[in-house]
Amino acid sequence: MSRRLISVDRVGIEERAAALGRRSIKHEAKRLGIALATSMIDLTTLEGADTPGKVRHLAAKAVCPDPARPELPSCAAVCVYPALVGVAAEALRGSGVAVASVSTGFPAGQTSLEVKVEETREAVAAGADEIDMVISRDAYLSGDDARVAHEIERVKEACGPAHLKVILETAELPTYAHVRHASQLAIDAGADVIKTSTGKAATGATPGVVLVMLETVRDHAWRTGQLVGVKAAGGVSTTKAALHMLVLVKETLGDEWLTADRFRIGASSLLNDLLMQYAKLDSGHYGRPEDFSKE
Ligand SMILES: O=C[C@H](O)COP(=O)(O)O
Repeated sequence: MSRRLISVDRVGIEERAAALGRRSIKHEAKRLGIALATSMIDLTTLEGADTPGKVRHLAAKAVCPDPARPELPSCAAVCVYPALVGVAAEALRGSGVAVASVSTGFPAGQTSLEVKVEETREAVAAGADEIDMVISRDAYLSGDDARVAHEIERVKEACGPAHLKVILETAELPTYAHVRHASQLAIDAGADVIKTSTGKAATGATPGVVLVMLETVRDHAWRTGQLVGVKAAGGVSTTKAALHMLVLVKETLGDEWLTADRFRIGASSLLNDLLMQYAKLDSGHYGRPEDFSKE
């Protein structure tokens, strides 16, 4: 099947994305940036060793990231495997923090469509407010866009009221032109949010990939008026990297995109660094890492 790709200037994208990361953000702007990034986190645990206890601990942390600093907002969501959705939903009930479940045979997506649909239905029935599905990279890489789109449409139906994030796993896409094309394919098939990565591949939310996805969402909004969110996930583990993401969003889509409804950061280990950097703004020195409980 032939596919028309819009070319993307790799050097131009990477230079612009890197330049936007060189801004120095200090004092009050840093304090605000850290609070904003905290509010956008999908606090994530996706390990075979995850237990109900770990998920409850994570949920408590997402609701109140640092009891010593109550001015810091809650995270946007807790993201878990489907089997732990019920535990997360119970722990987060009434908190305003959403429950996100990965689905569709995460992270590889190598199960049948019927299993993907059923897994999604079960996660929503157990209390998931948001579903993070992976695209079938085998279909995408063999040029079968129709199958990729059909799967997204079926999973979207199975979501019912839950929001659908579509993970492109950009590390497995050959070029930025494919990232742009797959982003548009996901949007056209019904994604509420397009997401970079599973966190399980060699690379995750690189600044270049995030910039290409933000530009796709921006151009789609200009063309159609439809607002689609972006989730940068995978490898975002430092305050510097998170603030870089926020600058990319601000410069590409404007201040109105700087909300958890439109931009998320999926991360398993970012929150502790944000809390340490936030504390340092008051004390002038870093706290001991052991003072910040592990996520
Ligand atoms: O969806 C979120 C990712 O799985 C988190 O990736 P990370 O462990 O690199 O932060």
